[in-house]
Amino acid sequence: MDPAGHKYFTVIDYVIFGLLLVASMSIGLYYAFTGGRQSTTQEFLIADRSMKCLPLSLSLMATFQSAVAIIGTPAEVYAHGTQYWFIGCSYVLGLLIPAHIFIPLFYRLHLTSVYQYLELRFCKAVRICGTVTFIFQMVIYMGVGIYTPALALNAVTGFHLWGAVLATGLVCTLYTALGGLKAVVWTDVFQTVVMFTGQLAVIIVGVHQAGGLSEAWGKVRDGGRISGIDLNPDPTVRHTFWTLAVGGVFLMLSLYGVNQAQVQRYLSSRTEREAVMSCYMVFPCLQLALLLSCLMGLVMFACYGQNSPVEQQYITSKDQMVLYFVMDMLQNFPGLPGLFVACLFSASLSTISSAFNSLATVTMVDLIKPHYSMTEARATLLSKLLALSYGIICLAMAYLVHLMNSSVLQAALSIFGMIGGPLLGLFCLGIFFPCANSIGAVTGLSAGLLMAFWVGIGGFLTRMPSPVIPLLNSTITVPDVSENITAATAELEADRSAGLHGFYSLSYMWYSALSSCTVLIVGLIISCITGPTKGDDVASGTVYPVVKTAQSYLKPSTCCKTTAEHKVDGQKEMNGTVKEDAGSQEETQRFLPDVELETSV
Ligand SMILES: O=C(O)CCCC[C@@H]1SC[C@@H]2NC(=O)N[C@@H]21
Ligand code: NA
Repeated sequence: MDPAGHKYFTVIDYVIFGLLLVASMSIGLYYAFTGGRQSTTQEFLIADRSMKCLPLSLSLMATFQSAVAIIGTPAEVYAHGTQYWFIGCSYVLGLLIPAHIFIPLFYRLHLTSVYQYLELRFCKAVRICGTVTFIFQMVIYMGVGIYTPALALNAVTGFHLWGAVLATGLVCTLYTALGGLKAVVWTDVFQTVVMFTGQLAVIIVGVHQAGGLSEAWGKVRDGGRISGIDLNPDPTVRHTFWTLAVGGVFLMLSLYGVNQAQVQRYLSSRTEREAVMSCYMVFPCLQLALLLSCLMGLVMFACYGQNSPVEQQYITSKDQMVLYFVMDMLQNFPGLPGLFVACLFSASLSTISSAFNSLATVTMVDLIKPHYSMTEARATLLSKLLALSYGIICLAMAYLVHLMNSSVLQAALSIFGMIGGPLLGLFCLGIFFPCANSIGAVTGLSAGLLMAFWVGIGGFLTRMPSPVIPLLNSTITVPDVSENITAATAELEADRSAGLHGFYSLSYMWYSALSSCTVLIVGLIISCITGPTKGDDVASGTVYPVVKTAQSYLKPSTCCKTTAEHKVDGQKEMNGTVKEDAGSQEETQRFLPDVELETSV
C-alpha cells in the first residue's frame, strides 16, 4: 500500500475487467442480430413474452442487487453487526404477496407497462402521475448505481473515476439499446454468476487470511458483531427486527410487486405459472446474495477488527472499505482484484441495464404511444433512442450523487422508501379498495410523496453530522472541530426524541410503510368525500378477486339471501367470470388500444 493508500491493478486485473465488459457487450449484440433482431416493440420491450422462469429469477434478483448491496451491505455489517441480516425475513411475504396477488392480476390484464393498470382502474391522469413518479425514482436510483462502483474503485485503485463511469454507462447503454429485454435478462444471468463468484472468492481468501474459520468466528463473536434479534419497538432506532422484517416487507412489495423493472419480467414470461415460479425462485437467490454480502462484512471485521482503515485514515468513507479490503487481501493473488471489480461492475451493469430498459418501456408505452401513432419500425427505433438518452441522463445523475455523499446503501433504500412507497400505496389503493376513485388516487399519491420527502429530507438535514475525518495525510489536526461536533451531537441526541425531531429520526426502513399507508388513508378519505366508485363501475379484473367476492357478500341486499340463493349466485358469478374475462379483454382493448391482446383461442 503506497502512502496515498492506493493500490494498483496488475495487467491481468485489467484483462479480467475488460473481459467482463466484452462478454456483456457480446451477449447484447447477439440478441440484437438474432431472433427477430429486435424489430418489434413486443420483442424489444417484453421479449415476445417468451422468457422461462430460471433466467427470469436470476434477472429479477440482479435488477435490485447492484454495487450498492455489494459495497454497502458488508460496510453495514462491519460497522453495526448482523442486525441488517434480518431483512431476509421480509423476503417471505415480500415475494409471496407479489406471486399471488400482483402477478396474477397484472398478467391477466395482458399489460406491457404496469402503469396501464392505473388507466384501466382509474384514469389517464393517474397513469401519467404513476409513470412520471417511476421515472423520477429510477433515474435517481441509476445515478447511485453507476456512481457507487466508480467511487469505490477510484478511492482504492486510483482507477479514473469518470473513466469508469463512462465505460460502464456506454457498454450498458449500448447492449440495452441494441438487444432489448432479452439481452438485459441474459446479461443479468451472466453478471449474477460473476457477482457470486467474485464475492465467494474474496470471502474464502479473507477467512484464510484471518487465520481460518474458527479463528475468524472467534474474532467476530468477541467483537460483538453477531447481533441477536433486537425487538425494540422504537421506530427511530435505525435497524431492529421490526424495521427490517416488517418495514422491509413494504420495501420488497414496492420493488417486487409494482416496480416496472420487475413487473416487465413477470409479463415477459411464457405463462402466468412461469411468472409465479420465477418469483418463488428469486427467494433462494436473494437469500444467497444477502448471505454473501453479510459474510463479507464479518470477514472484513475478522481481518481488521476495530482498527478499520477508516480510522487509519487510508480511506475517507466506510463505503470504500470493501474495495480497500479486497486490494489489501488479494494483492498477492493476481487476477482476483480484477475478478472482484468485475463482480462489482456486473452488479452495477445488471441494475442499470434493467433500469434503462424499464424506463424506455414506460416512456414509450405510457407517454408516447397513446398520443402519437407511428409505424412499428419507428416505434422500435424510438425505444432504442430512449434507452440511449436515459444512459446520458444517468451519467448526469451520477455527478449529482457525487455531491450528496451519504452512505450509498441508506441512500438507495431511502429513495425506494420515499418514491417506491407512495407508488406501492397507489397500486394497493386500486387493487384492494374498489371504492377508491381517481381524485383520491392522485391526491393520495401526492400526499404520500409529500410525507415521504418531508420525513426523508427532514431526517437527512437533522441527522447528526458525521465526525469530519481528517483528509488523507493531512498535517493539520482538527481537535476543536471534533469537540464542537461531539457537543452538537450530544445536544441533538438529547432533544432528538422531542416532537418533530422524533418524526425526523424515524428509521429510513419505515419510509416505505409510512408513505404507502399515507397514500391509502388520504386516498380513501378523498374518495369517500368526492363520491366513492360503485363496485360494478370498476373495470373487471382490476380489483383483487377476494375483495370483490367479500364486497358482494357485504352488500345489504345479499346479506338476507338464503345460503341456497348464495350458491346459485356463486355459480352465476363463476360463469359470469368466464364471460367477464372475455369482457375484460374487450374492455382493455377499448380502454387501451395500445395494449397487445393475445387473441383468445
Ligand atoms: O443493491 C441495491 O441496488 C439496493 C440495495 C438493495 C435493495 C433491496 S434490499 C432488499 C432487497 N434485497 C436485495 O438484494 N435488493 C433489494
Ligand atoms: Na444488479
